[in-house]
Amino acid sequence: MTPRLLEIENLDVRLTAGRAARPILDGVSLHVGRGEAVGLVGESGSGKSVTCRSVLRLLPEGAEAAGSVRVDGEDVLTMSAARLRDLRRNDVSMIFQDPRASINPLRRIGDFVTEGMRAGGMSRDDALRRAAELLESVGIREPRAALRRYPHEFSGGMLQRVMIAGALAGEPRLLLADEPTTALDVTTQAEVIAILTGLRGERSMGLLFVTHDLELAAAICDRVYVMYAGRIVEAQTAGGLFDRPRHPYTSGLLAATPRLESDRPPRGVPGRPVSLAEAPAGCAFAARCAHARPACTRDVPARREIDGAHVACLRAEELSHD
Ligand SMILES: Nc1ncnc2c1ncn2[C@@H]1O[C@H](COP(=O)(O)OP(=O)(O)OP(=O)(O)O)[C@@H](O)[C@H]1O
Repeated sequence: MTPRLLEIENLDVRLTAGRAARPILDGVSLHVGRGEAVGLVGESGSGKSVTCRSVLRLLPEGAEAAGSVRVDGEDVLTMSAARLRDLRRNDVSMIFQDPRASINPLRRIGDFVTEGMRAGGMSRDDALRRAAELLESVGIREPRAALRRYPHEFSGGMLQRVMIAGALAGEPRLLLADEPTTALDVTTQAEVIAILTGLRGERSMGLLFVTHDLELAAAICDRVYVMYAGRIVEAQTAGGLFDRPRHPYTSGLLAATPRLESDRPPRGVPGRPVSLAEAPAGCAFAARCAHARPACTRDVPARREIDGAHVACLRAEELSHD
């Protein structure tokens, strides 16, 4: 059987250093197929970024990981440093929330976009030609002139397009996007999303899209994973999530999203999210859950399949969240 493009299995991440020692992720499993768009959704601190960054072995300082993170069958957590460099350059790319924080303001756009290609041995002229094509493919007009400009000459939205062009330079099979539109205004957000979904289709590139916005994830992804306190609590097709969310947390997130056609205020998920380190015994969501029973605070519910959905809630079979 051909291995999946991305397969994370039972990933535990914990900080080990002294007083800061604490768990961050507990048994995270997810996969992304070739050309598939997959969302990873949850409130702040749930562990989305740590999960996403683990695919490039970018773990927090002093963190230890157990489990496996395989890209096309190769375990990223145990591969050699040389292979990891190669993987980051050619196979998996990442874009971040704030493009300004991840680009050197003193270097021209052209240097940024051509960096990986030059390091891979491409001539300067070829790399610049290719960089201009890439900028054009993300909707930057006069790409040759843009290559000579500096980051401060671009708006946030334009700079995120440049980041996407840079991420595509190695022709990755998988693109990791960590809240790529959160820092942008709504119109620009929509444009960047359109570029990402267009590129995914054209290049049949896998996409792992990290966001706190469940509705956005469901709109652009084939499948969505919902995270709470360092664990995956639900995984479903995007359509399935809308039609029939199975975990009370997922239902809460859907209800929390303000809808244009409704003038009712969003209900939201009551209470405050917890991190895995703060999570009490049993289901970490129990304290905020209207459906919790004493049994919910005993054991962490196992993730199981119900009609194609994967859900970690003790009461999933009996509850209907319509
Ligand atoms: N570099 C780090 N050093 C120490 N702890 C970290 C580091 N990065 C993340 N953590 C901890 O890991 C947990 C998960 O963080 P993570 O950034 O993955 O959450 P998130 O769901 O992406 O949230 P956000 O939407 O706020 O980015 C948090 O409790 C956070 O404090």
